[in-house]
Amino acid sequence: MAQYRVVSGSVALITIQNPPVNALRAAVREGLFNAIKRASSDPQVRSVVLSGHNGTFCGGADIKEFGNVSLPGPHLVEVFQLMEDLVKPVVAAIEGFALGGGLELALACHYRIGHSKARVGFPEVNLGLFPGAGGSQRLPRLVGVPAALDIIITGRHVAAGEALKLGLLDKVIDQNTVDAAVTFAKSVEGKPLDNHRLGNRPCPPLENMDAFFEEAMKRVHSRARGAVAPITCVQAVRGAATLPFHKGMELEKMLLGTLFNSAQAQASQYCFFAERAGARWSMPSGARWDTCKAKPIGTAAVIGLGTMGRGITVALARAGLSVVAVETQEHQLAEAQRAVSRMLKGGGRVSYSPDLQAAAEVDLVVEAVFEDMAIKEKIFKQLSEVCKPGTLLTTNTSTLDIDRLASCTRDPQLVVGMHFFAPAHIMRLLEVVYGPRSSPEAVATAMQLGKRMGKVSVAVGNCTGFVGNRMLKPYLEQANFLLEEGATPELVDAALEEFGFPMGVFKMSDLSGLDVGWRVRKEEGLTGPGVTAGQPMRIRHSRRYSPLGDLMCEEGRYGQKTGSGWYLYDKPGGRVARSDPWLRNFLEQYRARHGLVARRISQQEVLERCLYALINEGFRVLEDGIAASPQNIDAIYVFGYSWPKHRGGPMFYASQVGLARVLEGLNHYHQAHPDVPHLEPCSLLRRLVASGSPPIDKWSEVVKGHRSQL
Ligand SMILES: CC/C=C/CC(=O)SCCNC(=O)CCNC(=O)[C@H](O)C(C)(C)COP(=O)(O)OP(=O)(O)OC[C@H]1O[C@@H](n2cnc3c(N)ncnc32)[C@H](O)[C@@H]1OP(=O)(O)O
Repeated sequence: MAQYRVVSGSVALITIQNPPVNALRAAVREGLFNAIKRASSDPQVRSVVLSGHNGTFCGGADIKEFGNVSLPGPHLVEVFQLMEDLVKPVVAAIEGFALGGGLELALACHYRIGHSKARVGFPEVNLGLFPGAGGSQRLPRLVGVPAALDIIITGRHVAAGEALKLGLLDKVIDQNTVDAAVTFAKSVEGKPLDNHRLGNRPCPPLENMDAFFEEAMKRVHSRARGAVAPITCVQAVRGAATLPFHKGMELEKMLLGTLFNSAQAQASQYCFFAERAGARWSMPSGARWDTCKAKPIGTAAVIGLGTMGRGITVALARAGLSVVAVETQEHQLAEAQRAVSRMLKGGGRVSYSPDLQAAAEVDLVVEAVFEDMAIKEKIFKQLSEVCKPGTLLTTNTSTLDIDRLASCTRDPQLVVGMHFFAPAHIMRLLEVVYGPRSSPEAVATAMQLGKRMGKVSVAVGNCTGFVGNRMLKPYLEQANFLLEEGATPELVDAALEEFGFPMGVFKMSDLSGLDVGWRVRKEEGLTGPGVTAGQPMRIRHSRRYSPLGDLMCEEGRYGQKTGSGWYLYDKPGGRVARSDPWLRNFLEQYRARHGLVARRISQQEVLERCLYALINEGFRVLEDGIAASPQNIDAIYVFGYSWPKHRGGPMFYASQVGLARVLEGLNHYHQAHPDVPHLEPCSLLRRLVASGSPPIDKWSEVVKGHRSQL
């Protein structure tokens, strides 16, 4: 786990060996502890170089160990202190990553040499933690309080060049890092080390310290959306700035104690693994990530250059593909060309054409025209004729039937959905949707392309709305029902924002455009002139229906783009939402017209109705085999719908709330609203509760048992 050998006559070279990222699990900590002791007592050794096996210094503590109540083996703090106290110089040779505990380890060394491609950082905040093994106390002493706080709070990876400028690295080199570190170690043998022990150093003084930390705390509170870890980062760094090292370490220990087993830390760490779980996809046919090979993709075409098409073009070009961007409307094409060039800052290989024929030779097509089945069908038919044999045909539809599009083509096995999220070049999520006839190779190719674009890709089955939008529907529906019953958009949004969403459901709808859902509802036959005539306004297919969104669109209120929606904006395209007296009036009249009496609605009811309805649909998605695991659903929600990471995604949140409580809540609301089927607890949830509410990683056993009975 920590290899020890003496090189160059006097240098103990200690190499951490724990692939793939040399995480500091118990055996590694033990190995390091023993190796340092050995170097200390080895009379031949006059200096030490610490490195990581296989080009990675160290990815930090082993996150898989965190569930254990008491971690086995020596504690990191103990190992690092032993290293810092060594009377022989210790040099960290940093290749690849030094993250979290890996950077704390490097900070306990007396010198740090990095490869020019190395990256260092403290990503703990993303795991609901902060650098709690001395990092919060040593880093400010090395690079000063402002730089340290920025690195700790953002969790960002710092490139070697910047780290050198900050003084975090002593030297950056392009050659073999270990060789350079050994040469350097020999050059400092016997030299005094006191100033290189960060625990001995005071923090560089900071003017207006109180004001600095007050401002930092204010900023963090406004951005953290209820997450505790960022606040703790500020408290710990303040400790470094104001306390002697040993007192700062005590504060750090106390703060870490409050976070380590917290619900937020567990949720954030669950998200770390859920993000990676999508890569191990499988299909109901048994096809899997490790048995299917992706086709090589070098060229792609994007059809339709609205907002989504432009973002997709940028994402593909940034992944190194040569892209043909096709848009039949000339003015839109010219505008898109300007926008894409701006986003790519002159880089990328993109050509533009008004003609579908330009897609003839590409390896893959992403269709991104607006949500109209008839238009999409026509395009798929044309593409099937125009493109060379073997071209993968994908669609960015957010709800429509992939299999229907596949049936318009010669090779339905080559058709899959690639559902991007706006803005497509920024949002991390990609839903890869397979239909009953999509080939495993097509799925493997889309998943591989997602990885190249840096996306969190999740393979899902074909149904209306797939996973994300299918679950969103009951959530939106509940929000509208709550307005009918007496809530305001402000009340509903405040509850959801307090929960941790960056914006509530009504602000989100205004941003994405109310007309998008209106078009989908027309397509589904829920609204439109031919549909509403002679039907009660608030019932569709014998279920409760809220026409509020349709009425808003009929008034021309599409959201931000028209300057008004659920809120008022200062101009079309304005961003700042203000309460709209018109809407209050409109809701009052609507309620009066339909004999609805407004009642007081609590934030708790808002949360339970909106979130439990969404979660309930998540269980149905699992039950139907549309998502392979709760982890996949949670990754979709965290990376595509801004579900707060510190709440772990909807399915993990349900497990934290308690499945029995979610079931009880749904039963309660369904009794009150029997005409809302989305509130009726689904059978998988009932079965899970009946099976004693197993932990989330055991749900699949109940799902399997459940499916075999269908
Ligand atoms: C006292 C408590 C103190 C805590 C301090 C800490 O150190 S907390 C941990 C801080 N470190 C991190 O947060 C780093 C997490 N890892 C990463 O960001 C990335 O893995 C990477 C190091 C940048 C490498 O990225 P890359 O894309 O190359 O690989 P993967 O992310 O796919 O990872 C490969 C597999 O390794 C697993 N893994 C990575 N880091 C850890 C870790 N610290 N502990 C345990 N396991 C880790 C990862 O899950 C992958 O395995 P899968 O089986 O595919 O999931």
